[in-house]
Amino acid sequence: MPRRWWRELTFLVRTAIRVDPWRSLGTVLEPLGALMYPLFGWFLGVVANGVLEGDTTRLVAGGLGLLVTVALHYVSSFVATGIRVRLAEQVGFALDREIAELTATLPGLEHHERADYQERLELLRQHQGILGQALNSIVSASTALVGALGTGVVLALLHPFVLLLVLFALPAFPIASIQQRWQAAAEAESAAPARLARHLRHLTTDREAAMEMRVFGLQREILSRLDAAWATARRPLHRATAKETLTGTLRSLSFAIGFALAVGFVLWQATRGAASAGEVITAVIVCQRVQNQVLGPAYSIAGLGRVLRAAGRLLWLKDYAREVTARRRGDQPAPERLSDGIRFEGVSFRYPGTGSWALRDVTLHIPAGSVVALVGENGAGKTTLVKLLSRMYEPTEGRILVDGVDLRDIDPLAWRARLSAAFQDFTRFEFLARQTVGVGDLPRLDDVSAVEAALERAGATDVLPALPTGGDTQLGASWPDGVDLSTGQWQKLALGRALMRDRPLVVFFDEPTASLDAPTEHALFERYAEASRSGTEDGRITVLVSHRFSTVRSADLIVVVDDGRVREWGRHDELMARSGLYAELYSLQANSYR
Ligand SMILES: Nc1ncnc2c1ncn2[C@@H]1O[C@H](COP(=O)(O)OP(=O)(O)OP(=O)(O)O)[C@@H](O)[C@H]1O
Repeated sequence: MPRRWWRELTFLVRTAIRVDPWRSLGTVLEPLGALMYPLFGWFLGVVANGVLEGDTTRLVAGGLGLLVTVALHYVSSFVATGIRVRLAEQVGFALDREIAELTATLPGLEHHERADYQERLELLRQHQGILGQALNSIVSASTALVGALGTGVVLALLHPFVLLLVLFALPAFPIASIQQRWQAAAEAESAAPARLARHLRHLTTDREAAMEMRVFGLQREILSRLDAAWATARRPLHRATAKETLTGTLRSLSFAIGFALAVGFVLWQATRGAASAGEVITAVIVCQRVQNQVLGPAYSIAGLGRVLRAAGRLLWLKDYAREVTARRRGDQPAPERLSDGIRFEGVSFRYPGTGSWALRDVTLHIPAGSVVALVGENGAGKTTLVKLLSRMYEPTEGRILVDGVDLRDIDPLAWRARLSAAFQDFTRFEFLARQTVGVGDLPRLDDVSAVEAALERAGATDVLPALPTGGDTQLGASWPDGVDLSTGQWQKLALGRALMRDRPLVVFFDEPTASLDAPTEHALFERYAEASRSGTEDGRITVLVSHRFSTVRSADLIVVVDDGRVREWGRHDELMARSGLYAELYSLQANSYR
């Protein structure tokens, strides 16, 4: 057994024991119950011989044996099934919970943004249910193995020659393992198109997409792409199933030949007086089960392969989480306040798994207490700078210094606790309206006055009073008494959330006001920047990403990003005087408003 399988198997067993040790112990009842069938066949033979020979002692002993085996079989399967079902449910939930915790607490974004990791996570999500069945597979594999062992002993006792029947059933093992490999390859091949199919199906039911789907008349196009993606996803699975059916049929035919030979041999022995009638009965009863007794372990082990693959993916996620967490080392606390500010020193960055530079050789000083605006065309690298500053990723080359300390050396959780942010793709937390804002500073989740103050700063005091029960209104139309908000209202709450924390060192506004009109956005940031500069001694830095130059022009520092490089930086007047890229972009926008 490869080491990997052993690790996966012990992980599942350990999880079961951790979740419920007594029920885990109870699962051994089922394999013990599996011994009852071959014993039943044996006692049946004893009873038959007792009847034929008029031997009351054998008759009674055989009868008692039958009674005990039947009783134990039913009791053990009844009790053990109850135990197994309950334990499987508990283990399934424990593993689901573990996956949720691992994905939610991973320190970076790589697992969401890298196609190869996405694929693994998708497979894990798809097969998450299988993990709940893990215990079933392990127990049924052990049950089948114990049953097969019992059958083997009874066959050998009948006549060693009859044991050869097992040879005819043994191809089940390689066949099951080949079939399992076909299945695994088919699953891997269908993962990408299946993900595409799910995405397309989501588009047909998604409320957000509904408008554009109708305006552009995309329904037929999306449906036909869905059909194509679905067919592509199913094709490898169907091919694998067809091959499995064919090999399964050949395997059964070969066993039928073995069965005929084994039973024929015992009958021949009987005609020679070398086998009793009871042995003939035992042979027929036990031999006809050999195929199932071997198929059982073969397929349970193959089924276990599926479970182990799913467990392997979970272990991959655990290893990955451990590795990422170790890589994101740093045990220094976040600074209490900023005095020098943040320095980029020769920072270059390539998204993992890609070949091109998203940022190249960025050297820049953002002074403490400043409002810095990042401008540049789409794809220039502005959001990437924000991701590096918030430690979603580490620079590929160079370093970022926070008051002279390498950001890598600062504990990521401590650093994040001193950040705040509002993004263009803000999250619609469907909680009570005030909590949707309050989550911006968890310790003050239910602090109504803190929420009101944050909304005041965000210029969003009009949102809560307009709701049926104010801040206590459940958001999200799919919940009882839940209401939905306009995009602008959602965005205002997201802004409020970004302004909840009392003493952030860095606040990011990455185009969070796209749904607000330009003058409102301008007024909001003027007010915010004013308060931020005068009201804090923490040296707070505000990083603003905006395409609106009317908002950008009042920043203390404007950084022009172009094709991953910082082309120029300075105040608005300085940059205009240079007549460079900024001046060109600014004039273009100013002219378009005329
Ligand atoms: N997760 C990712 N994986 C690989 N490449 C990425 C990823 N995110 C962004 N990129 C690439 O990095 C470059 C910079 O992207 P970034 O999102 O930083 O641009 P931006 O200036 O914020 O653009 P926009 O104004 O459109 O938001 C682009 O070429 C983009 O394609």
